[in-house]
Amino acid sequence: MKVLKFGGTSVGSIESLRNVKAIVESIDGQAIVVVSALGGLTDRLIAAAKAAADNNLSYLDDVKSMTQRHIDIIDNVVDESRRNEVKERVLALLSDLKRMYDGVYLIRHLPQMTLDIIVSFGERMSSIIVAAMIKDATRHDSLNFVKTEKWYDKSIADQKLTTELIKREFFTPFVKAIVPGFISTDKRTGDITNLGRGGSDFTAALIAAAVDAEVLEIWTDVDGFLSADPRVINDAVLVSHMSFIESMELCSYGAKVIYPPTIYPVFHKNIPIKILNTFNASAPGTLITDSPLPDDLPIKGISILKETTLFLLGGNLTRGVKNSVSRTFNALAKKGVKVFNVTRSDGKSGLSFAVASSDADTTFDLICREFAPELSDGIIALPERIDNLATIAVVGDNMRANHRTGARIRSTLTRNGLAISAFSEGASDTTMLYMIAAADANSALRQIHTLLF
Ligand SMILES: Nc1ncnc2c1ncn2[C@@H]1O[C@H](COP(=O)(O)OP(=O)(O)O)[C@@H](O)[C@H]1O
Ligand SMILES: N[C@@H](CC(=O)OP(=O)(O)O)C(=O)O
Repeated sequence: MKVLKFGGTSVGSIESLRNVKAIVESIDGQAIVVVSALGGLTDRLIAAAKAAADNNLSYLDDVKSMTQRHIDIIDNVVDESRRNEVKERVLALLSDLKRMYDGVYLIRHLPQMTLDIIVSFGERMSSIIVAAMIKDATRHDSLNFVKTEKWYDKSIADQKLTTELIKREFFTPFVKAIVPGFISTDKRTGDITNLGRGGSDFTAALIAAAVDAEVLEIWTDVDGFLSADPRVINDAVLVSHMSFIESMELCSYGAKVIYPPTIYPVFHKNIPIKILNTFNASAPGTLITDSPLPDDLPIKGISILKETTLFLLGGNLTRGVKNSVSRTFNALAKKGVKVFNVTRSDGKSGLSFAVASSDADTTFDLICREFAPELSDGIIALPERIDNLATIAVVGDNMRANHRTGARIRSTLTRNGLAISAFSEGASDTTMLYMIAAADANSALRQIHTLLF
């Protein structure tokens, strides 16, 4: 059985929804179809919630235009015989949504729990429409079987429980099962939660792994995984095949093709992933599997993690403080801060590592708290941080065999006047990293892409 996921761009318009219908109805027999909210809707739901919390009545116009968009779509894609029933269900949800916004407006406060409910409306509505549009389809509500648990201040999937519940849900016969992506409920409280922005891919992967799908198909608006972000590189090339590890690295370092946690569950079950284009369904797309193919490209792609911060903790720490490395990383791990591009020396920079800029303030505070005694005794100085960096990742299996590539990349960047703040070559066999000023990131990406593709 196939599991298919259609992203927001695929369910965002009348034309794209007609393509979705044709693709799903052309499948012989059973399939599970995970859908995102209509393209751009999740951003809109969040922006309107923030406006309401800021005591701005513009959220009322947002609700009006969201309503109009859904009604237009229903009028054009749902068969007349079901149109009124579907409209009623979607309008009932939109009326609940408006009441939530009214509440936020009145109390001028937007708790996370309320925002989580608000963003869930996108997938709840789109899945109702898609289920009504497709022949022999039934809607299966992921709020009942995708469960999360608390991990520090985040909600993360409880994969074991979710797998059991998915197996139970899809044990009873169905033909085409339509599932809202992204949304979930807390396993303890039952409160609505979600799997994080872009999380519909993850919903689909959890289902694919639980039902032992033959393939996980991610349907989007490009012909497959490209050598770089096509919005920056207009001659990016299609990569017909890559490994799970390569795709994981590219996505973890910013390629917005698959939500990074998606790959683990299917990787462990060795279920292939295909990236396909809803607007060009006959194109072969990108196949992601375990092992390399003979005509694979040596380098699969280049991605950018914008907004990264480099920390330099100084040689006094590594030279003079016992267990400084484990204390640093334990302190960060306890708050779920992920680090990358780590180096350690007894020289001036001591321990250096990068984090996403959204974690930079937390990182600074945690380090200061962890080493408060040493800081107050003057044994070490405050951590140095370099903000406004971007991290460029160049990815391909067997990267170590490609050792000349790194030298060529660095010489291209420096020849063109771009300073590299930190880099890593050879530490990973899959990925080389270059940290440079965020303002130079797109230019660096273009230069590296021209060099390698
Ligand atoms: N290396 C890449 N290959 C293909 N697409 C990429 C890459 N990097 C970034 N993208 C962008 O990712 C977009 C698809 O992601 P997204 O907009 O989240 O789609 P969806 O709505 O299907 O979830 C593409 O339209 C493309 O602009
Ligand atoms: N709608 C959610 C979940 C999602 O996965 O969307 P998309 O498939 O359009 O990236 C979001 O915007 O984050």
